[in-house]
Amino acid sequence: MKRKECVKVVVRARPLSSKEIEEGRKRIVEVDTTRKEIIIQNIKGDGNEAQRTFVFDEVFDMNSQQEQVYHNTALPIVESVMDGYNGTVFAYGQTGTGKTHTMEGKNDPPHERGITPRTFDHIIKVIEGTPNIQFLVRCSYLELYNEEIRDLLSPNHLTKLELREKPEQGVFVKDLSKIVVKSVAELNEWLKAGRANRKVGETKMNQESSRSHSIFTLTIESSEFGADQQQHIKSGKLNLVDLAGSERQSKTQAVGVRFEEAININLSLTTLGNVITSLVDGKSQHIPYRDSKLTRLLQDSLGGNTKTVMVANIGPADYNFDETMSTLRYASRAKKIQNNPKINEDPKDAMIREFQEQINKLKDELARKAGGVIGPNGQIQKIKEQVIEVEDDEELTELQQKAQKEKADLEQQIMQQRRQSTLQEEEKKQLQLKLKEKQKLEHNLKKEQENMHKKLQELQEQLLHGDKMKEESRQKEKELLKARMELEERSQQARRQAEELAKKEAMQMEQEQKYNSTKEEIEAKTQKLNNLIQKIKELKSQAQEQTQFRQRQKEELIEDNRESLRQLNLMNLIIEHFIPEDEEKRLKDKLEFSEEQDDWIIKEFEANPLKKPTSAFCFKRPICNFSRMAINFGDANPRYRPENILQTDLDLPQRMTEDFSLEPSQKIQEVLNVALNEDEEEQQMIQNEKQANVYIEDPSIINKEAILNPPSNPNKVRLQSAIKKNARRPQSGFKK
Ligand SMILES: Nc1ncnc2c1ncn2[C@@H]1O[C@H](COP(=O)(O)OP(=O)(O)OP(=O)(O)O)[C@@H](O)[C@H]1O
Repeated sequence: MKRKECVKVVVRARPLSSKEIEEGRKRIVEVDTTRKEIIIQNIKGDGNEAQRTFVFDEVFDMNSQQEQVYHNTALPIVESVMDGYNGTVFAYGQTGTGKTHTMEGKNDPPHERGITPRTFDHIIKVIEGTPNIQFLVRCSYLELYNEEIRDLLSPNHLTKLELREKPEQGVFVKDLSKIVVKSVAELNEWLKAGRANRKVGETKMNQESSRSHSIFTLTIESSEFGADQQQHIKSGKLNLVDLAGSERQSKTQAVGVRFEEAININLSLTTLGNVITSLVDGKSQHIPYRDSKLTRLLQDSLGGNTKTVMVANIGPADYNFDETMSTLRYASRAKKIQNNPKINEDPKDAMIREFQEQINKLKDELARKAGGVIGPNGQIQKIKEQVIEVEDDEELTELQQKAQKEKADLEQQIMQQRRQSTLQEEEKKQLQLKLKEKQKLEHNLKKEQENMHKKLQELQEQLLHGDKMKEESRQKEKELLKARMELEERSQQARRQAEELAKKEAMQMEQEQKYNSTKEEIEAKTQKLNNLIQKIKELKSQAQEQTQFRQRQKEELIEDNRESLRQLNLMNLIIEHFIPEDEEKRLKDKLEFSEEQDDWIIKEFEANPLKKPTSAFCFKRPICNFSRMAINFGDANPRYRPENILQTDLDLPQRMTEDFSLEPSQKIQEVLNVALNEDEEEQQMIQNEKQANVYIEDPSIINKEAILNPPSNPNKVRLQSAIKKNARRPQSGFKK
């Protein structure tokens, strides 16, 4: 039978940070852990209502330990996931209030580890304590940044992924990596690797602020042989969600990229708020899940078939009053969301079934090769005179022994034949060949079996099961947990009953009140009236607060809208002035609006850019601009080239010079010689002059070398060699 249950909401208040203490901020939040209440001083009220009180399923004060938070929030959900339910734990709150601290915490010291790493320990511990059930654990990790989904465990973690929906599967992310994991260490490694890919940045409110929403998902499939001798598969999915912080631009002073991030964060959180409101007011026909990717991803967790716990994180300082109130209201509303959790039994897409089928196939193959059959329990059985169960390794040895015996027999035969010397050479050769073939076959068989064993072992290793020793302690732990949860449930019930009793007593007292005199009656009634007036004032102030909050939200949205409009105008201006009209049209034709993604996308490029476009019957094949240009340049047969700038050769400017290819005439040669001689004489004169100056300055230096070997004229040498070579300039122009 389906049982409805409400989203569990817990609130955690962090301590004042050292910065807040330095700045002399006042603490305005009180946490009453026995009554499970958060009391916040109304520093903005009109004085009628000094404080506001909110009651939740669980509250944690600034001294709360990570272990305590895990035990009272995530642990019951993790237990349910192991039983085949879907579960979600998500942290919500203003930026810098401790969402990441609650979900992930720190690895060092170990007691600072948050919900996610503690969940890993717990899951593997449960598996180890359940020997009769096979488990398959897979993990995935995604982030939602600026309304784009990215796979944090993929080497291409910047690639955008798409959201898809199928009736039997619900909403899912296409191509998201799902990694099979076998140990706590592996899970921690993947968490670390994914975290390194996550978008974080510094804001005024938090040095290491998560700028994206992140979801770490664990899928746990289990397979068990029931009393009916049938295999039963269950599959539970656990989402561990760390939302980006809700924030006000004015406070975070976000600009540029941070501003755009903030707009997207706020937009998705506003949609989340709208979804929560629509779910709890009961009147809405339409729940706006499709308004943001975040709400689509959390669709099953809010009003779906999932067990959900929301951890609302708040700051205790006075300057965060508005945000803390907003978080508390949000959380209060979320308490009323009802879900319909159910066990996922025998899911069609269970991976564990595929694994088991592969394992059985391999075992079957191995058994066949060894001349046996596969038993009903999946073990290889070998048939001799009677059915004997044989271990895989034993079979291998037996096979090897058999092969060896055959080899020895053959060798003996050869020896015998040699001894007798009656066999002809040909037969001998044939026997040797046969032996070689047999050896080869043997070797291949051995190799094949080794490979199959390896594969079998690999597959079996992926499936996890526990050992008997740990089962007992696990059972005890489970009982303890059950008792603790029952106790918790009872104490909550007692608290609710006490509250109701107190209310009833107050009403009874009012009714039973007898008045001794008119004066007394007037006094009592005046008191009652005053109480009622006080209550009205309280309600009015609450309504006023709500209106103010809505007004603020509206103003922020208008401001966001204005900024987006500014950006849009800028883009339009750029398009209008810098992009030609036909180009704009061409680009627009390449885009289309995807209803599924609720965004513009580039149409899939169907044509093969390297294939010639086909011509219509009786028409000429279309010619691209490039070919047209080539024809203008005199190319009679221009090849087709795609309109891809990367594959197009550059157009070089038209050549204005000619190659000098003739030998100079006799006359020119003479003129050149005269010119060069004159030049040489001039050079010689300059040289002599320089030399004379050197002697005048220092007559002791006489460079005999210089006088004996005057330097040759470099210009002459260069020109002559140029003429001799009749050098050609490199060709330039249109390249075919
Ligand atoms: N309960 C707590 N006890 C001690 N320190 C805490 C607690 N909660 C948060 N902090 C500290 O406050 C700082 C901000 O916390 P954290 O980064 O977890 O906030 P956040 O809500 O995830 O912020 P954002 O939304 O910007 O990512 C961190 O230095 C963290 O260690």
